[in-house]
Amino acid sequence: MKVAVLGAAGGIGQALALLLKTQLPAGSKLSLYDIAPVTPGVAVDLSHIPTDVEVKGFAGEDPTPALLDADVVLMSAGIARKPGMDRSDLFNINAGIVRNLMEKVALTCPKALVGIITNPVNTTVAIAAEVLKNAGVYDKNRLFGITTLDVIRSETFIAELKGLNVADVKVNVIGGHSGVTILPLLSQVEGVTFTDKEVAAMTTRIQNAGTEVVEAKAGGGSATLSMGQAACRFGLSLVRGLQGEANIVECAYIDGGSEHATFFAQPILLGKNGVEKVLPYGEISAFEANARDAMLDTLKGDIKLGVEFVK
Ligand SMILES: NC(=O)c1ccc[n+]([C@@H]2O[C@H](COP(=O)([O-])OP(=O)(O)OC[C@H]3O[C@@H](n4cnc5c(N)ncnc54)[C@H](O)[C@@H]3O)[C@@H](O)[C@H]2O)c1
Ligand SMILES: O=C(O)C[C@H](O)C(=O)O
Repeated sequence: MKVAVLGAAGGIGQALALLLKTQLPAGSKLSLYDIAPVTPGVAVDLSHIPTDVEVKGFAGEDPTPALLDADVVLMSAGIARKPGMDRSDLFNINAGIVRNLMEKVALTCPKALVGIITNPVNTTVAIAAEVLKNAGVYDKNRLFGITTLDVIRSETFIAELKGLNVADVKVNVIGGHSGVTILPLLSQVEGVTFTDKEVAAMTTRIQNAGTEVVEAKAGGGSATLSMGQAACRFGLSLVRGLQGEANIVECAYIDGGSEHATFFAQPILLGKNGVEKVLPYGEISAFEANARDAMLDTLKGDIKLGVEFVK
């Protein structure tokens, strides 16, 4: 199994690479690419950790050598937010980065499962899909916007509020990955009840959690360590699915035939070809149904921006 990380010298990329080096199955290959010249050094550094995962690092303008024979590509290349910015403010720079990298993915490893971390995810995933379509290699079951950070934040915050063991808390988060498009389904969390006030406050906290980190880092970037963990969890789930393990379920932002929008985050069953099955997100409360319906114009606008960028 070969996993390529694009943007591997960055805050997320380095944390993710470290976690993958220590957690990928024995015999895996980890391929690190970034435009930053330090990247081969990051790989040398990681290669001194005694696990059976071979690491190679590539820098420069061309990601092709890193992508050869990749089974999974995780992309965090691009710029991050500073205080006062919205994720959509990253579009001008990150849209082109994602488009250019996806053109190389389409040429070099068109069958790879691709997880997009680069923001604005609601739009960059649509860009990635259009690039793959233009190259004639689009398979909607192999492209994912990684929304796992919203899931792990929800698990953490709910466990804290309700005094639960966080390992027992499972939450579906649907929609997209920015502001009101992030919708945790609190009504489905087993073994807890929330007052209306708690639902409103918890939903807002989860939706604003990225901004909470951006403000706390005071100009030094956005979430990197928690995102490294989230991307590692999702990446390992992709690998487990590819290896034929059963019952691997994650939420992700996918082109899954949703009645709500072309791309929509919801639970999926992973398998040897990526998305094995799109799972229903189940019964939701009136509050959640209102929030879902209210997000759709924003989400569809974000997707349209990505489609039009490539056209
Ligand atoms: N999906 C999510 O939940 C989530 C969470 C956190 C951050 N993000 C996003 O992830 C992205 C990266 O965040 P970060 O904190 O790691 O930023 P960072 O600035 O620390 O790292 C980004 C890396 O990308 C590299 N890069 C830039 N252009 C490149 C290119 N063309 N090819 C290869 N590498 C390139 C840079 O050299 C840098 O090393 C941002 O867009 C951020 O908003 C997404
Ligand atoms: O908020 C950001 O800009 C980064 C990321 O999308 C997050 O949710 O932490």
